[in-house]
Amino acid sequence: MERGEAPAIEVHDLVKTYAGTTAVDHISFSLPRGEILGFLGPNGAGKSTTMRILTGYLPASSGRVSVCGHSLTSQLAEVKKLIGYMPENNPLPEDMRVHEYLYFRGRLKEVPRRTLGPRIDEVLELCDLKRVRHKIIGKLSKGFRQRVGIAEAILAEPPIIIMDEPTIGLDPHQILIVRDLIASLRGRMTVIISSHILPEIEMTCDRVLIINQGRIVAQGTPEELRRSVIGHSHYELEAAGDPSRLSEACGACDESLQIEARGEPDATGFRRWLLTTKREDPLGEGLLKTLGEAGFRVRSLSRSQPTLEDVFLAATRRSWDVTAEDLKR
Ligand SMILES: Nc1ncnc2c1ncn2[C@@H]1O[C@H](COP(=O)(O)OP(=O)(O)OP(=O)(O)O)[C@@H](O)[C@H]1O
Repeated sequence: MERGEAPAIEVHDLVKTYAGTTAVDHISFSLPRGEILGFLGPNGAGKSTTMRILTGYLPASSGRVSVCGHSLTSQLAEVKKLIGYMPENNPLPEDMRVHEYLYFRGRLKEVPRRTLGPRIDEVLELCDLKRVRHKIIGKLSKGFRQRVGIAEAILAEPPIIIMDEPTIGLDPHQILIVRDLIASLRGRMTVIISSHILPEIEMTCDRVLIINQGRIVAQGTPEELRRSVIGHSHYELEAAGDPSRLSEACGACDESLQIEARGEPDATGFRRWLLTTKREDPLGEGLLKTLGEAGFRVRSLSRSQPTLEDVFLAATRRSWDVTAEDLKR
């Protein structure tokens, strides 16, 4: 395979142990170019360790990593140029002004002097930092400092950006700005972000990787994860009619449908029901038709999608259960 076509990142059987602790336990994944990958896991799962290895800041104990076809171990200098990295709690020089810092970092990253000025203007605009370009970094709020970190990571236009918890400690308005900023990189750069904020990941990422105790417990698009981890979908129905005939009426549409009453009928005879199916295709229209034909009056019918939070909890719970079983043996 030509380097030009190689995936942005390929990780094969990566392991990292710190004296007695296995922080990363045989993980493998591949990330196509131009995609945004969300890296999820509870505290101590091994996210930061993996990110530090990918960026060449921490050696792995074993395994292989290649970045755009370059081996991390034998071509470390090249790999570092391909990645913009924003570490967790990114340390920034307190006494420098924003534009001075970006200029300094740009020169270190070997951005030619001629193009550095216009590029700094571009990233200041992109990160909504123009107003603070002459401010001392130490006097900036947390949200602005995070954005200075992102501006620095994208400054030299590397093909890959890795950000460890870019929205941690930000208020909802600042989170929105950072989210839009990350989304604006889609297609232009390959991005890996770790986050605890699941709706963030759901809205921004093309692909999600969930790790727990150093192992990958689920990976795929948010949609694939819903299907593979949760494996069913719910419909919420509010209807009036003979409850003993509801199961039969719904069964005409989907034999596997499970029906559960939620609460008692109200004064007008309407009652809420939870319908659970293993089928992925939309059933709404068919259900409305069969319920109508069976004489039910329907006030509402809606499909409720499991959230990424449901997926995350189910996937990590499942892996805790497996570990508990291993310990019993
Ligand atoms: N320098 C170190 N020395 C020893 N153990 C470490 C070191 N750094 C991390 N660990 C351990 O490795 C494991 C993974 O830690 P890591 O920081 O990678 O997790 P994380 O998923 O990024 O967690 P968080 O979300 O809390 O930042 C943890 O058990 C942690 O205690």
